[in-house]
Amino acid sequence: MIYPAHLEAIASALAAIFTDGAYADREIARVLKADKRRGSKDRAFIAEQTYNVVRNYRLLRHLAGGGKPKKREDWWRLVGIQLLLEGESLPPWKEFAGLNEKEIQEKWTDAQTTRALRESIPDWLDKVGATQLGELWEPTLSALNEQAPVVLRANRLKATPQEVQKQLATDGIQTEVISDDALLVTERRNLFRTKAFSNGLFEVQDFSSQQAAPALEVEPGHTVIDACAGAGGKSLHLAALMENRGKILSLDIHGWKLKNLKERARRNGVSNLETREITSTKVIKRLAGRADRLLLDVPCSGLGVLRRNPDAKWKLSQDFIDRVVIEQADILSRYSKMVKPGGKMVYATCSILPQENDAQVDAFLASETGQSWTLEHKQTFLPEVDGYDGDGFFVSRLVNAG
Ligand SMILES: C[S@@+](CC[C@H](N)C(=O)[O-])C[C@H]1O[C@@H](n2cnc3c(N)ncnc32)[C@H](O)[C@@H]1O
Repeated sequence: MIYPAHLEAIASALAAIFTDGAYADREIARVLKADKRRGSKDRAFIAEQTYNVVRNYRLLRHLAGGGKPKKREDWWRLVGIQLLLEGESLPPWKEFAGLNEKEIQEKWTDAQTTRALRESIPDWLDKVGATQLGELWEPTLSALNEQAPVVLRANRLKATPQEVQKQLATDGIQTEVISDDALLVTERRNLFRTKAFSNGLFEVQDFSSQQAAPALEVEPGHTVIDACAGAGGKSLHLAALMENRGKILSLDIHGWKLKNLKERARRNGVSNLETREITSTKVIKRLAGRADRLLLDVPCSGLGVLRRNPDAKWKLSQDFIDRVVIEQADILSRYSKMVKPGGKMVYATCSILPQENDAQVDAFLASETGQSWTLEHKQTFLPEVDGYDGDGFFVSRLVNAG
């Protein structure tokens, strides 16, 4: 059942995302918070339909006649078209008057022959993907338009995946254990309100992202630096792999993210982790030769996680990609000096572009700083290629001969 209040909430979120540049996840959280009386089904409908319109924005605009949505009614129409494409019948509301289902279906059929329109992506980005990924671009792009699965990582400091599964089941949340650490949520509910979450038994982390920490081959007792730690998804995983022994130093240029990490570390029962904000280049220089292991989970285009952040399609620019590529090369060159002779580093991104991945590693190895380094392992994860259902991700491990 569709209610006008749902459409009002979705239209308000869409206007903020596209007109004011708000982040989709935060905006959806805001509109859901504004009316707490809604049940879980209504909340899910609002969140899903907002994401669907963000994902299909270009296609929906084309089907609506092409103009840039400005008024409340324009957003309502886009949602209406999205619902029609999903096979829903529309209520006879004035906002939907004039939406001709047959005409829309015909236009949709025509649009199927143009990839960038069908997959709803800017032309420039479609070109970048096709140039860099060749024939893998099309299936990847199509998979990036799907809804992302929710995957959890059991916090091994506190629980096995089977124990997490059992606890979540008491809250009516069904999961499937899909690896030694990971669980797939098969029925969506609010995970953050569960006892298992507040007790630090699990973190929400995609299966691909769960491959970064193990790739670093940490051991209990190591000194490990997570240099782009953010809110620390991977620092927490490293702590679990190190059984809370040795030392993890989590760095980032944003202190507020590290604050968040500290809170998560407490919840996770992590006791071997320290955070430090990178306030100048000296912070890195002073750590020269200190680390047994270094994780560089660098800033990137985020093209591998478009399923989770579909608004990035409309916010990314060629200029941003060019700048982030320069930043990645700079981070590799300066931060790698923190690794001891004989130590290892993992360079990882949530991008699928070779320019940010293999090419960065190759350029580093060919550089003067890279002369003492060799590549031990690398892997690109592409969603839906060979049936893989994780996010797009890249992991490489390099060793420093010293
Ligand atoms: C891909 S995110 C890291 C995500 C995090 N590792 C996790 O697992 O949750 C990249 C992080 O790099 C940080 N960053 C950007 N430029 C940086 C720099 N020059 N040095 C260190 N961190 C940087 C960003 O603030 C961001 O938190």
